[in-house]
Amino acid sequence: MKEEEIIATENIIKLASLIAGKPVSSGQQLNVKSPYDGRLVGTVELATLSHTNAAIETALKGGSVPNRYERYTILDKARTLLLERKEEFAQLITAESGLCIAESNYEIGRAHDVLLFAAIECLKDNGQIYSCDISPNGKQRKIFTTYEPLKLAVAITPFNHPLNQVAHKIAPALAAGTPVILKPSEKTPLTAIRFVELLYEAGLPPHMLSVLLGDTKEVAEILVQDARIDVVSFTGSVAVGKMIAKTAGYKKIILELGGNDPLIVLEDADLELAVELAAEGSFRNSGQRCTAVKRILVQESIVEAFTTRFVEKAKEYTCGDPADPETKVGTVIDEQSAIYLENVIQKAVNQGAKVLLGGKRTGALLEPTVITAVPRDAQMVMQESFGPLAPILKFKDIDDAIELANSTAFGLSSGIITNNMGHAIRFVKELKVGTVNINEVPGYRIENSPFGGIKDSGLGIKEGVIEAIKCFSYMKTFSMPW
Ligand SMILES: NC(=O)c1ccc[n+]([C@@H]2O[C@H](COP(=O)([O-])OP(=O)(O)OC[C@H]3O[C@@H](n4cnc5c(N)ncnc54)[C@H](O)[C@@H]3O)[C@@H](O)[C@H]2O)c1
Ligand SMILES: O=C[C@H](O)CS(=O)(=O)O
Repeated sequence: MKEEEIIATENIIKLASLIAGKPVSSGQQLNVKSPYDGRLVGTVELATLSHTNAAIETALKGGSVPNRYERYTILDKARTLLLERKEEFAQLITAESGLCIAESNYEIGRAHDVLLFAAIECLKDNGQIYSCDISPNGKQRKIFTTYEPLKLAVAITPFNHPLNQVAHKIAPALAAGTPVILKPSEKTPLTAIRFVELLYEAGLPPHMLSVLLGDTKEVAEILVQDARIDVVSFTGSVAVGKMIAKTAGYKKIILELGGNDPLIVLEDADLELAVELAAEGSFRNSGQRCTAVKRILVQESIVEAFTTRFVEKAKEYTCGDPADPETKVGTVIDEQSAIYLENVIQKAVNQGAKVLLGGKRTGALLEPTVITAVPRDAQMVMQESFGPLAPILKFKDIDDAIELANSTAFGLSSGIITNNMGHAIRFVKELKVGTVNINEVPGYRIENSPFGGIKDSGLGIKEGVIEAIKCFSYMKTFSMPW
């Protein structure tokens, strides 16, 4: 073997699915390659059907659940370990996902906050007290509520935030005291496994957490359908989410699905703010966020001025080597996805749309693309485009804007750029979405705030650390004479 091949081999990260901390050995491996240059980043030993069943049985046989203070110390220790290893994790995220290193570093900060807020929640008891003598026939009693752990949860995560999506499932489950089996994306498994290992190192009893990768029919589908699982928490595409809704059977399911979020710019908007937020929302994370700006709706009286400024701002989002600190937009997750997006752009052009900037693809690298005169029925308007596309559509007035914004099957988030409080209130009240951000991007949130959508974006059940802990618990009530 040549010298450079030996060095290259030495740099390959070799990991495995883990059942309660123990690596599986199946002889089946997943190769993880960089979407940017195709080099082998790592390998993962895959789990098979027998491992899936073993992981469920191990978790259920398990052992004692750490108490609240113990859960706090584990999550807080994990937080400090993550900060110590920020560089390693950021480089791993970039290597396996193609996200630019600046975004990967930003994601570490978000995952840190998830661990911090989850640790804090361990010390709180969100129980409530209900006095019963509040009606003429009320008794002298009180009713108390408390949240209790479930037996076993399954968490299934997408590729687009290799660390933070996993943190947003695992940390709330552990804060709730519920053992969890993680099935991360096969496109970004290395970061997920490294994060699980970090939690063991932070003192998590191994029986509380396993991480499995493998053939969908031998791992993911088994985990979804097994009757011993209390809750399946899924984040991913609408298609898979709806399949899970059909097959999960009698259990709690949490579905955080696709987004087609509008940024709506009214004629009274601060134009520079609108341009800044439209570019940030469209292109950060290579446009691969469920809450990315997927449609830019601009009032017709300012659409020309907006478009001119927006094209100039979009030029600042340099696309290239994701490992370069200067790069603002890395690759999308793979070349197949970039080709799909290229075809979506071409379909819009065939319908009369005009590409004002970008549109050029090299492998999995797709330039940030500004498209105008996009028909309202174009695929890139009605469906989710998971990449750095920025279609601009115009609207006449607020009624038209609300109708256009509500016209797709999605209802995740939205951003409204206006200085008129009356207009802002109308959008908050009339948009059929989970979130309306005024003078901010649709993706603006803090990690412990309620998050989630309706329609094809979700079932209206919120995540975000505080709400997600409730998803991984069940509420018990008890009462006594008072
Ligand atoms: N609403 C949100 O919070 C949110 C967040 C991130 C991503 N997303 C959505 O996720 C999609 C992109 O992520 P993706 O491509 O990884 O999604 P995906 O649905 O293809 O995969 C998500 C996860 O589901 C697993 N999976 C695939 N088939 C399955 C099956 N039959 N049963 C159980 N699990 C199965 C995958 O292995 C992966 O781990 C986009 O639609 C995006 O909008 C939504
Ligand atoms: O892709 C969606 C993410 O999971 C939620 S966020 O937009 O990054 O907060």
